[in-house]
Amino acid sequence: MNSPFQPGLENVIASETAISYLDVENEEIVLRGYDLIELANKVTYVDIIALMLDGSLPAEEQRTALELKLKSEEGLPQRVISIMQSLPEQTHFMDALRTGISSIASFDEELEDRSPEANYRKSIRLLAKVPQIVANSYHSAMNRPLVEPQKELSYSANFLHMITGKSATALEQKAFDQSLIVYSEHEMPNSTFAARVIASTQADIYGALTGAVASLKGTLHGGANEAVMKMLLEAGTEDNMEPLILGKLARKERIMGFGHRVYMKKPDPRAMLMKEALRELAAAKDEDRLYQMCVIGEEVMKREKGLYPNLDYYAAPVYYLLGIPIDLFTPVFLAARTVGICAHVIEQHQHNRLFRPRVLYNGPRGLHP
Ligand SMILES: CC(=O)SCCNC(=O)CCNC(=O)[C@H](O)C(C)(C)COP(=O)(O)OP(=O)(O)OC[C@H]1O[C@@H](n2cnc3c(N)ncnc32)[C@H](O)[C@@H]1OP(=O)(O)O
Ligand SMILES: O=C([O-])CC(=O)C(=O)O
Repeated sequence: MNSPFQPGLENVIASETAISYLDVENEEIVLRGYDLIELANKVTYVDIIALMLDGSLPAEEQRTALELKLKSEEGLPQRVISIMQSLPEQTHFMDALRTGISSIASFDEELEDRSPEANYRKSIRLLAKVPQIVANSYHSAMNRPLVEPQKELSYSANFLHMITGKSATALEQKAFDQSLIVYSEHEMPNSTFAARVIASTQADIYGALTGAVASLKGTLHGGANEAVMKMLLEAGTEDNMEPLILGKLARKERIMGFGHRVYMKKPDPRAMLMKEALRELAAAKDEDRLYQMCVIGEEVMKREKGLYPNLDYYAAPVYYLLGIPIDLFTPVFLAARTVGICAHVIEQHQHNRLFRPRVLYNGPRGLHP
């Protein structure tokens, strides 16, 4: 017992993985050997599903086969829909998603099979169903009719359509698909670690993903994207952005969407990609004000704290301009991350050793009842 205690496990290597790596020095997010930003500029989210789960980018035929496989697994059991509809009105949409994912587990006949092949099939099922849970948890809460997937649309276009009910422009589709790609996988964030810890007991993939949803809800992690949008709406104008942030900093509040355990004082490459998507969308929608507000916030935080925006800072206004309800920003993040988490669970089950760390005990000793 002589390894040093690192609060928050900062810089501790917790796993060996062939899935992804944050090369902070070279400002590269490596996904199975590729640069995530280059992937986001050149391929689609379905290609990322293949890369994550099959290990390589698909050829045309493989992509078509994967798209068909995903479509064939769409649809939610009626009893899962009933469970979701019976949740109280005030249910947080991440809690609804957690419940939805947890409840579909019981309908999967392969639940207890942890082989890579069965885990792959379950991952495809999850990827087909999670967007439907996300969209329909919202429609159900709004007392609107539930939506069915549109078979003729691509994976991401269908997901966006199920949420907004509108046909997206090519620019909107590109921005959404790119957002799913940059959210798809990010090495060992808290949610992925949670999933791997759960999977390391030989628990099933649904349980591991359910735990990851609970983790991602927190505002220090995925929940930040919703908090960012609320801050931008609170500011409302370019002129209010600086005083709002300065006021929060003076009160020692954290500014959502800034800072990162691994990047900390370096830019998050994904945020810069989403910044460009926001600039394009804002220009097309005559919403330059929103883009300028974000730029001002970025400049103030750099000047005041030396902190850079993380992905959530620029993904939030992109989702807002795409017409996604703020309450669904974090569930959409989870839907995009499902593929990364599934890849990690599959890898954990293949090369497993139970996670069981130790503590630095600082409580009393020698007491007697
Ligand atoms: C996609 C994602 O999940 S990305 C993360 C999304 N989360 C957020 O955007 C929430 C806001 N950010 C934060 O709270 C943090 O930067 C985290 C949680 C992401 C990383 O936290 P940690 O690595 O534990 O850093 P820690 O909390 O120790 O902060 C280090 C210092 O930077 C400051 N700091 C870090 N982030 C922020 C922030 N967003 N606003 C103000 N100050 C900040 C801390 O106050 C602390 O200052 P101090 O040393 O003077 O006390
Ligand atoms: O890596 C992290 O700790 C958080 C993050 O940016 C992500 O999960 O995308």
